[in-house]
Amino acid sequence: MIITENLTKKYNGKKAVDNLNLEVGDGEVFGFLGPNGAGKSTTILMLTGMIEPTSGSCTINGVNVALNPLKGKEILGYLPEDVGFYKNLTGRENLDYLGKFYPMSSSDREERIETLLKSVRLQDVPQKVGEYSRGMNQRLGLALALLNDPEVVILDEPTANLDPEGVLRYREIVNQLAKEEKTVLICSHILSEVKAVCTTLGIISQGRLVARGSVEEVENELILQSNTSQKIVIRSINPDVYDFIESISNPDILEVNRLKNGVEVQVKRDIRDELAEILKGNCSGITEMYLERPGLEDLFLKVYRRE
Ligand SMILES: Nc1ncnc2c1ncn2[C@@H]1O[C@H](COP(=O)(O)OP(=O)(O)OP(=O)(O)O)[C@@H](O)[C@H]1O
Repeated sequence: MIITENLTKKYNGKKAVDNLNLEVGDGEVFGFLGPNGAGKSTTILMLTGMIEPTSGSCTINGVNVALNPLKGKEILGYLPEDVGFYKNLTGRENLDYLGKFYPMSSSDREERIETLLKSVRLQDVPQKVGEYSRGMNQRLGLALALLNDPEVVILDEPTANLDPEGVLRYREIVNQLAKEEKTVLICSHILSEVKAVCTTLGIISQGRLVARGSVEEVENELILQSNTSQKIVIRSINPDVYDFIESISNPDILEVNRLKNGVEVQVKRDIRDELAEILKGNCSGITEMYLERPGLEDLFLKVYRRE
């Protein structure tokens, strides 16, 4: 579990991370999002014990990483955006060498390395890492991050260089980590990818956490912040549906437009349940009702384009 309490980092007196209170639980796959310069990398550097907070704290499974960075490293797996390896060694040799820093018997290490190389599709690659493509390097980085079977895993832009097959493998690995009740924090700008694997999302902006929750909850928050309207489309074989919806007095309804076979209702929030309840006893012939609203990417752009 990751907990940050009033976590703050100042660079030259300017706050890069500002009183961040975050909790990511066991089995949670948390997508950490934010525009450029929002404070994601600074937060990750503090979580991984690489820089010290100016004030506040962060604990990984109860370990204060600033006070005990070595213990933190034992329970944490970290894939940085640019992972560096020994270029004149093969992937297997790199993992074997770096794995010696973990408390693991050599036979356990060997077994773990083979399992991980297989899951990132590098088990039959004889080349030295200096001859790897960027995607291969990133896949090896994922294997390294998981080498010590960590309880908490932090992945920074894990899919940036992966091909579609690599992305599928990566998703399987993340899903498996969640099944094992590990805590996973993923930092990425590829929002569709974040949506595909994350159970919860958090958005940081100007060093502060401005939204947190399920994908739907975060989308709702962004809809509010961007003042975006959404629409409920009601398909009906009964032409009276337009007059009926027009007659409803509800402050969340902004506009009602007639469609060929139904109506389109501009709303401030999703009021489908309320509409269904009212329509049930009063208007027959409804065949379909659905919500149309911008996706996470569009909403994100709307809110953060100006930053
Ligand atoms: N070493 C540093 N010295 C001074 N300022 C820094 C340093 N590192 C980051 N900053 C500043 O702190 C703020 C947060 O930067 P950070 O790199 O954490 O953002 P980010 O969310 O990771 O951005 P990106 O998406 O571009 O990677 C920015 O204003 C940045 O200019």
